[in-house]
Amino acid sequence: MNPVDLTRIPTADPLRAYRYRDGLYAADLVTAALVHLDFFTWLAANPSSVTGICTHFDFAERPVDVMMTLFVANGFVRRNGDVFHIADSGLEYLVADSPWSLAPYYRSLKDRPVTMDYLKVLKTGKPANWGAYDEGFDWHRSMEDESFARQFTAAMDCRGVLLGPAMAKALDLSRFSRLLDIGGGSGIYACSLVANHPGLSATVFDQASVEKIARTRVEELGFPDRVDVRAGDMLTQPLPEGYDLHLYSNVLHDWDVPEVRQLLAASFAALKPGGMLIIHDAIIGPEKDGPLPVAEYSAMLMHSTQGKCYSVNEYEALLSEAGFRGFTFQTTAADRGVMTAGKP
Ligand SMILES: C[S@@+](CC[C@H](N)C(=O)[O-])C[C@H]1O[C@@H](n2cnc3c(N)ncnc32)[C@H](O)[C@@H]1O
Repeated sequence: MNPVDLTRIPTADPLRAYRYRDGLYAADLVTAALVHLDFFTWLAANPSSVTGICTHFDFAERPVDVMMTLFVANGFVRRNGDVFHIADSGLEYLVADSPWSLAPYYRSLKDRPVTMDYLKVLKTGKPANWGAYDEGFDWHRSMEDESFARQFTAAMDCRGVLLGPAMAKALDLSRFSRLLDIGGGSGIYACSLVANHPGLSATVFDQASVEKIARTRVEELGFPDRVDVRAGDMLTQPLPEGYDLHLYSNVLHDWDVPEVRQLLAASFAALKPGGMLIIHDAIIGPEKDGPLPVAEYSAMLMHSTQGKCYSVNEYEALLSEAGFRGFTFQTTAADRGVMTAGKP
């Protein structure tokens, strides 16, 4: 990997390059709904809530929630309270009996593998490849394998070289001294934070398959004296104590609500009083109507993990429930943002 100065932000706009990658699966979700389900024709006649949609199609809640956020963000559908109604562009371009319907145009794409996956994910609520161990592992099982972990961690690391410093520069951490970076991957975010905040040292906490990869990368980045690496399982072991700062960067979005609840409760228990929790992620706005690039990325996470991009309000509710108080949110770079919450 390349040497890099984590106090520097590149000068060119990253959005086009990041958005192709993050939004890659969204068109497959639209195709699945439009061509395989004739969903928009049904919704035009049956304005419905997430629960109503799940009942009618026998779908699971998490993927339907992600799908509807994507359709609202695109302006195909509008949300009125809990109920979704077809909007003008949905009515004119996506409903079967409209003279401008594009369903036949999308039909030639209907057998794309990811389009077909979405039909399964909507039904089961499980990520694609869940349980299909003869064809390939789901993402969490795959991460236990060291060579997959190496490849995946390198992918997370390269986007973090921009996102980590952007997050670090957005935060005032002068009150804090010890950071636990939970599910910290290569350590790029822990290193970015210590590079920009001289009073901070950090521990990268991740599963055993990632430990060696993180140690090598932390050395390469030049922070072995201020960032150590510790292997452990955040879901089956208590989190290590003695830290006044916790970071979940792109971690909670991999999990469904019960695991997010569990992780936030574990953080609340382990953080020092007066400590702070940081969530760095792609975060949906409070009205769940965008930003569109985040709704598109959420479609990818819904396909491949047990999670999604949560909204600011969903995070605030979960953080409150765990005992956290005093929330902040700000955008950082490339459609990402950072939330903080205090432990009283
Ligand atoms: C999407 S990656 C994010 C990595 C890094 N924080 C980032 O922002 O790029 C999720 C990380 O969570 C780690 N992880 C998943 N399950 C875990 C567990 N049970 N205990 C500890 N780490 C876990 C993975 O190994 C992976 O490094």
